[in-house]
Amino acid sequence: MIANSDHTPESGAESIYLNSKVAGITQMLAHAVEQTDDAVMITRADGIIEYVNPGFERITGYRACDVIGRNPGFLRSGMHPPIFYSEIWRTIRRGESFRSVFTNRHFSGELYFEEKTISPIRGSDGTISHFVATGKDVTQRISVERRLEYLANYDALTGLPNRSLLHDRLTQAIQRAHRNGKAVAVQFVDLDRFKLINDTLGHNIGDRVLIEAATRLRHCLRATDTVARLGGDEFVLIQEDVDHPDAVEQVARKILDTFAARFAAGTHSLFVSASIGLALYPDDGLSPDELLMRADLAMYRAKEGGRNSFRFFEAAMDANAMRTLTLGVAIRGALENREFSLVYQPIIDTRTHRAVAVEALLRWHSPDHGTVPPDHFIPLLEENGLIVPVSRWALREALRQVRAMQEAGQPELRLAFNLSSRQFRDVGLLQDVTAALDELDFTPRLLELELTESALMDNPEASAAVLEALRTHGIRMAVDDFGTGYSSLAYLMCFPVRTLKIDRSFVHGMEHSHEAATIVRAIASLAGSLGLEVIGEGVENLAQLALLQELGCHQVQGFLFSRPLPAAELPPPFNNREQHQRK
Ligand SMILES: Nc1nc2c(ncn2[C@@H]2O[C@@H]3COP(=O)(O)O[C@H]4[C@@H](O)[C@H](n5cnc6c(=O)[nH]c(N)nc65)O[C@@H]4COP(=O)(O)O[C@H]3[C@H]2O)c(=O)[nH]1
Repeated sequence: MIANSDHTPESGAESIYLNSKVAGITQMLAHAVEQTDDAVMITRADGIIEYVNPGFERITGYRACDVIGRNPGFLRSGMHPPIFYSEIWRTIRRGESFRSVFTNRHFSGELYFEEKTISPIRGSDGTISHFVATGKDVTQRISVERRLEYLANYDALTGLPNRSLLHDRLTQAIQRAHRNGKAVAVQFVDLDRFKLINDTLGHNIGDRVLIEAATRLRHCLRATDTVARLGGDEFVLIQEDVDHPDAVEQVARKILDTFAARFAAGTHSLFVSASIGLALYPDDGLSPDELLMRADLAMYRAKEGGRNSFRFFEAAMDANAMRTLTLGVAIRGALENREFSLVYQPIIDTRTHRAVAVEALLRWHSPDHGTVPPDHFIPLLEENGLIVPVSRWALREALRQVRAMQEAGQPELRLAFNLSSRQFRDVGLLQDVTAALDELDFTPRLLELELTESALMDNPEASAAVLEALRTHGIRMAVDDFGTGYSSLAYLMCFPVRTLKIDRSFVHGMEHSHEAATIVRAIASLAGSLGLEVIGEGVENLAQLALLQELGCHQVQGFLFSRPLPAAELPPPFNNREQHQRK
């Protein structure tokens, strides 16, 4: 403590003692200021620099002799608005300290961040005579903070805003639209078959495609609009100031067009299309979550509709999604609760009038939702992965029941069993199937696994390998719904397939459409020359049956002969066409 000499009269010796003590403390303070790592700058009340310490020289790059007598304005970076500096002056002239992180310019020209406190110094008369500024270089800390902030808001791969920033931007866009009475469009963009690119060409190529996609999307919008990446191959565009849905449609078309050009990724040149779902504020939703969910739903419908297209959200999509959601929950316990069962539909050879096979078809009887059609619940099982255990159960059940039919007098009866694409990709498939055949003592050549064209074509090389492994075990393979996918017959020759099932849309179309009949004829004759068997699906009347026979298709299946029925209800011995037609 420095003693106050004004109030306490001291003796001469005491005064000398005190003076030398004060001198010592002053010297110590001077050393402290000189040696501290922090920058210290003392200015006069008018801002002119009177003193800077070595810490200041180190942090700013300026030498003391170059700055003393100057205004500290040379440190200004231009990054703070003028109001920032007027606020400093207002505060310190009031006699208070001002604290902030300053973005300053180093002597070298580079920017640095300084955490600085500026405090007034009062003279003995109480008026402000000087200001002292003490500061720390916090450039490293601020850079890390800024990087973290960037990462929290931007996608590291594409540099686009991420989900969290998208949410903020959409909230702001909605507020602005609410004020000015305009609409905001949310475009949910998902790349088609991106997973295939990643899986077959690797993540490096996948990443390049995403970066290129991000660049193309950015060019489809005005600079003020937002393009964000939600993750994976999902992007969202926010289009503001929308007067009419036409303007949204225009952007959606622009996106599809911009994706029409090939993507160059390393040595690969790829076609990548996109599916887009559109939702508008305020018509389709009032909150960001609602709009995103609905645009996402619309995007799914665009994908289902054949990809490379866009769809606007419609209210009916919500109802469907709601049902899918509740079904998705209900189906989780369905296997344990024994809610699945199998029905069988005979496949008849029109030349012998005998059933050569039965196709097993899965049924779900939900206590809450009634009987749910397979077209609705199979995709749910695929999505949640339950298709594998459910199918494992179904295959055993079907083998057991068909084995019983064989023993009851039809020893050569085949079982046709549907495989979903997810199961087809399951590494345990071969092991599962062969184990089930062994367990139930079922002749492998009497099992025919049915796969859709698209499941085969999703990954042709892997498909060929799996099919070959199944074939070496004697198991037959059939291509289901043939004609609806994009494979050519010639391509199918690469696969060890025994049977083609002509999709029922052709069988139904044949009667009235010359084109459908021509396609069926071509399939039947080409299949014949390749040694494949052909089955006509969905035969409902005698005219269709007659046409199929005329076109050379001799195996048929359809309501004309029998609807799919539980094993116990199949007409014994269902080996005679007349019998079925009487039913
Ligand atoms: N309009 C009409 N339809 C006929 C006629 N004859 C048969 N159908 C129906 O056509 C579908 C034939 O099965 P799919 O093409 O393999 O198509 C099946 C198959 O892809 C899938 N599915 C059914 N069971 C299973 C299964 O156990 N596993 C897998 N992965 N998929 C299954 O669900 C699809 C639909 O099955 P379902 O609803 O049982 O529908 C069956 C059958 O009931 C007819 O004359 N007219």
